[in-house]
Amino acid sequence: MADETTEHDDETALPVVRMRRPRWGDPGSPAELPAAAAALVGAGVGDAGVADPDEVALPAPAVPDAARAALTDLLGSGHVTDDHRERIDHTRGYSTPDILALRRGDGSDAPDLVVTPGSHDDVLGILTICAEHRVAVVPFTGGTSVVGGLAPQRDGFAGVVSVDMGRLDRLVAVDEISRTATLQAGLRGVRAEELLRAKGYTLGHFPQSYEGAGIGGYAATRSAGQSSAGYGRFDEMVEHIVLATPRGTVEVGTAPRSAAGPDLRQLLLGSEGVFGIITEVTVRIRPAPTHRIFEGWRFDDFDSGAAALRSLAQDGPMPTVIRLSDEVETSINLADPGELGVDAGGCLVIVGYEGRDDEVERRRAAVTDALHAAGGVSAGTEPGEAWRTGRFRAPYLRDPLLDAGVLVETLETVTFWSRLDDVKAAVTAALTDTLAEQGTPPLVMCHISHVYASGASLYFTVVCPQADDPIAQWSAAKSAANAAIRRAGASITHHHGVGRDHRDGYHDEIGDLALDALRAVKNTFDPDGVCNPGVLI
Ligand SMILES: Cc1cc2nc3c(=O)[nH]c(=O)nc-3n(C[C@H](O)[C@H](O)[C@H](O)COP(=O)(O)OP(=O)(O)OC[C@H]3O[C@@H](n4cnc5c(N)ncnc54)[C@H](O)[C@@H]3O)c2cc1C
Repeated sequence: MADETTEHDDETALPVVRMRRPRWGDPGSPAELPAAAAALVGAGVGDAGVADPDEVALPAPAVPDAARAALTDLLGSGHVTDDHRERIDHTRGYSTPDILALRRGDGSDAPDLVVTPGSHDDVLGILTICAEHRVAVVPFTGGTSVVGGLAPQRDGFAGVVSVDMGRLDRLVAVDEISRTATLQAGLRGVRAEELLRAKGYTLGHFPQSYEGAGIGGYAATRSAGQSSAGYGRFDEMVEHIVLATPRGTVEVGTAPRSAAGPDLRQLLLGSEGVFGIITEVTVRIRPAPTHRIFEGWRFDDFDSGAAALRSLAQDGPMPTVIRLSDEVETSINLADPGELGVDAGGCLVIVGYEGRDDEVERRRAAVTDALHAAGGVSAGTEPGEAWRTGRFRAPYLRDPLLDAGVLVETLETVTFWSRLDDVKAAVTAALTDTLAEQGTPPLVMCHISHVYASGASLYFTVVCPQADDPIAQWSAAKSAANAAIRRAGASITHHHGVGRDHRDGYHDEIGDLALDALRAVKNTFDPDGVCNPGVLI
């Protein structure tokens, strides 16, 4: 069934919601555990209590009076707060350990103040004041970090200020001739898409955290959206960046490509707030799709499915979305949370096409031929449409699973095609062994959702009963997985970023000399070291 896109059936047309920690998503639309999922995971195994966020004890706000007064002078009293709920809602991110910590009442990483700048100059002023008073600065766009990127090191600092970019939420300009848009960094992803669609364009960036994350966060973490096959990763879309640092403004990206020295955009993309705060980016945009269709394909096993994806990535043509679930993930049927556990056999591939009517059908016909030739069997549009319409609801399931005493967390990596099997096996074994040793044997699922000519990402979802201390339980499994990733020669992250959680793995990956170079850059932009200390480097 071909699907002409309309506002009604477009799952990307979501309202901007204010998430309330520790729960994910629209507070007005919480998820219940589907019966199929409850049966599958043996829900009811525990009754993990949740601390009332309003009752979580927070450390007394520590920012020096002079710094607070200067911030208030700069921004106005309405934009500088130590309100309890604001501090809670800016505490850490949305990894499972982050959520578990808050659920058990640990507010130790809460910022002392939350400030909301209204302009690039405000951001410069905040950085100057914080550098002068040695206050750590944590940039905050959507707050969906899953790698500890919002929990800076406190030691050695007079306090921690969370800089919420939410007021910087304008579509500044659209250049229809160059097909670019200039967006302020605080724009949430859903709002950016709404503003662009009103002008007939799309950004085409739909991470699974789309309901929460925003432009500054995408750029600062090198995010990858589910349509990366068609639209590219976010870092591939960025043409121009404006960065506020404690020493002034840096602007990079004079033209789409240039031979004027190293491409400094690449230095700022993925910098995770340690060089300063991104206030504006100019990105490539595409005409909004007029036609789209999502469908499922079955392959006998993961290897034959991966070979099919590789052949498309290397020789084309490419759909807009392509993902392959392994046998375990396919048997659990994550593509359709309402039908979890309905075993379909083999490995499921989801392919999606978006674009102009004629162009979509042409690409679809060519991909269909290629998938048939690679041994795939069409499963029709039903699995594809189920995945498409349910894709942003899937993260809502984590809260009821945690409520039911189930531990659920994800991790990801990327490697070359020739190493993919070894990396997948090594990470699966590390997770399985570590959790089984703790008496909580897991279900480890894996999928490929981002492909390149030379390699692909691997995304793991782990589900098991919670132990008495689920944070320590997961920490052991995650350390083992990180070590396995590095031993197998893969990257510590494909798109979640480094934060604090992947810092050691990242250092191992780039080596001491490259790390020194990054530190030298930080020292140039941020000589007092106040920008997101402890993150990345
Ligand atoms: C359920 C779920 C699903 C996810 N799915 C995906 C996915 O599909 N693809 C993907 O790539 N990621 C995914 N993530 C991870 C996360 O959403 C991404 O890293 C996202 O890019 C973060 O954006 P944000 O606006 O929430 O950033 P934040 O969490 O606010 O910040 C992330 C990091 O960047 C820094 N930062 C934020 N804003 C700025 C700025 N303006 N200037 C400088 N530094 C800044 C922060 O200090 C922090 O270190 C997922 C997370 C969750 C919880």
